[in-house]
Amino acid sequence: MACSIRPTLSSFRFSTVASRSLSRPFLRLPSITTSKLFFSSLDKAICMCGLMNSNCAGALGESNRLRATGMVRRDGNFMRVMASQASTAASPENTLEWVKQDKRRMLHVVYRVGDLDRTIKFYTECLGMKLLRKRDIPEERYTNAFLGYGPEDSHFVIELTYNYGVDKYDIGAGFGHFGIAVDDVAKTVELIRAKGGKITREPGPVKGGSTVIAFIEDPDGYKFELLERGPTPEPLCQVMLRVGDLKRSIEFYEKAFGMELLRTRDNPEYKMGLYCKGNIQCGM
Ligand SMILES: C[C@@H](O)C(=O)SC[C@H](NC(=O)CC[C@H](N)C(=O)O)C(=O)NCC(=O)O
Ligand SMILES: [Zn+2]
Repeated sequence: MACSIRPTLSSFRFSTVASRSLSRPFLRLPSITTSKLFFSSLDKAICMCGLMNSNCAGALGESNRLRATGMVRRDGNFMRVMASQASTAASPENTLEWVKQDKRRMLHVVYRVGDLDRTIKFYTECLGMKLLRKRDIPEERYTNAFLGYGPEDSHFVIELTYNYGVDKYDIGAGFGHFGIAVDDVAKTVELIRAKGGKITREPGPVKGGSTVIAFIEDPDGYKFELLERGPTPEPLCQVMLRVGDLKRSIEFYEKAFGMELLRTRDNPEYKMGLYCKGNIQCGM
């Protein structure tokens, strides 16, 4: 059924704010978190992006967590961000400098759903998110629900929008997926399957890489990638969008959002190049 509101990519909005002084000290290490913008280009127009955001946490505990991901290794007094296969990573030195200088962070991503309670149930029971708050604006005929893995003043969160009377949307080909870091992809997939969730790609190493991933769909058809990683304070770690011109997008995110290209991951055999950008380097 054609939807009355067609959410284009613009329906995925990111709000950013210069972060106020955070209650927690800046990490001495690359900030762990958070969500990332990855750009990937496939032939004509497919891109994946996840935006880093600054999210500082206590240092030592996080450094152990970072090391648990295998992406960061102790090197003398430094932790070295390891480049994953077929990818390059920014050096830890310029990451630390960047963390000190840049205080912006991404707040939330907004998208429309056809049944708020159905989505809240799925995100809380299957993905382990918490419902942080709801806001109903009857005069504008819409309701928001905010969900995530921690409070909004320190975590990147999802802002769901329900427009009264609209029960379905075309998601469009521009949106790729959200990435959720979990410690056991297979176990999470079985939980979701048992609750009637849709698994669109069974657990296994990502094509062209080694990270164990799986793909699932939420009740509206939005895709979530489950990535097997060590413990992290910010499991909501990626938003994948597809763009038509990788270089143009990278330049825009650098100039408009002050982001830096953090790493690249090319899979020529799959005709895709993937770039990770953000305003704070992540130790992922
Ligand atoms: C880095 C990790 O978070 C990824 O998301 S890579 C996953 C990989 N992505 C692509 O292939 C992007 C191009 C694709 N044509 C698209 O438009 O989505 C992926 O989806 N691999 C599939 C697999 O089974 O490994
Ligand atoms: Zn991904």
